[in-house]
Amino acid sequence: MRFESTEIDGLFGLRLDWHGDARGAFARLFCRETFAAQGLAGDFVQASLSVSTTAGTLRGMHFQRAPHAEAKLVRCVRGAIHDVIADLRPDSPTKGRWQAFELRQDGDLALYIPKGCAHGFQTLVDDCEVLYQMDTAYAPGFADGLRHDDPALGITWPRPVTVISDKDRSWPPFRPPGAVG
Ligand SMILES: Cc1cn([C@H]2C[C@H](O)[C@@H](COP(=O)(O)OP(=O)(O)O[C@H]3O[C@H](C)C(=O)[C@H](O)[C@H]3O)O2)c(=O)[nH]c1=O
Repeated sequence: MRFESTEIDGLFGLRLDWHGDARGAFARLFCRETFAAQGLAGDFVQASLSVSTTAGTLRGMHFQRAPHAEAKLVRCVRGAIHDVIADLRPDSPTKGRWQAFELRQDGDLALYIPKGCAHGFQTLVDDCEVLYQMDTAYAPGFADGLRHDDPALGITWPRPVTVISDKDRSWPPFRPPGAVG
């Protein structure tokens, strides 16, 4: 596996090295030594799966507030998603910026998302599954989010939203760190 920088500080693409043979292929998704060489602890304590049945489904934008902010390793293990990360960190050189990636089961890209960023995705096909590994346990009392179409971020999505939770439809307007008024 190889890390590659992105437009967001501390957000890395992780290119998997697939070893193919007559049966199919094999790739390592995590290695403590490789992560340490990149300066990342990778002390994952939970792993989760989300399954979305309909193309156009949108989940996000989510994050956990401090002190339960989480870093995540995200991989699309079935189907294909338009994955978006937004930098909410007040002290980040890329605060307020977002970047999108296409993650596909038949692709080699996973993402390491640092603490302090919001994450969301829209499915590009039916029947998608996403694998998450988090370095901080789920803390529902600290779960927070912002709307996928919040004008403060101006995130663009590839297609109309078909399915979205009431929770994700109802996040309050995003107030950038240090916003006045
Ligand atoms: C996140 C989470 C949820 N849940 C329960 C709570 C709900 O009863 C149910 C669905 O939760 P939620 O609607 O928050 O699921 P998603 O909208 O897929 O949330 C995820 O999607 C975005 C894109 C992310 O980046 C986060 O990993 C995560 O917030 O699972 C748990 O039991 N443990 C968990 O860690």
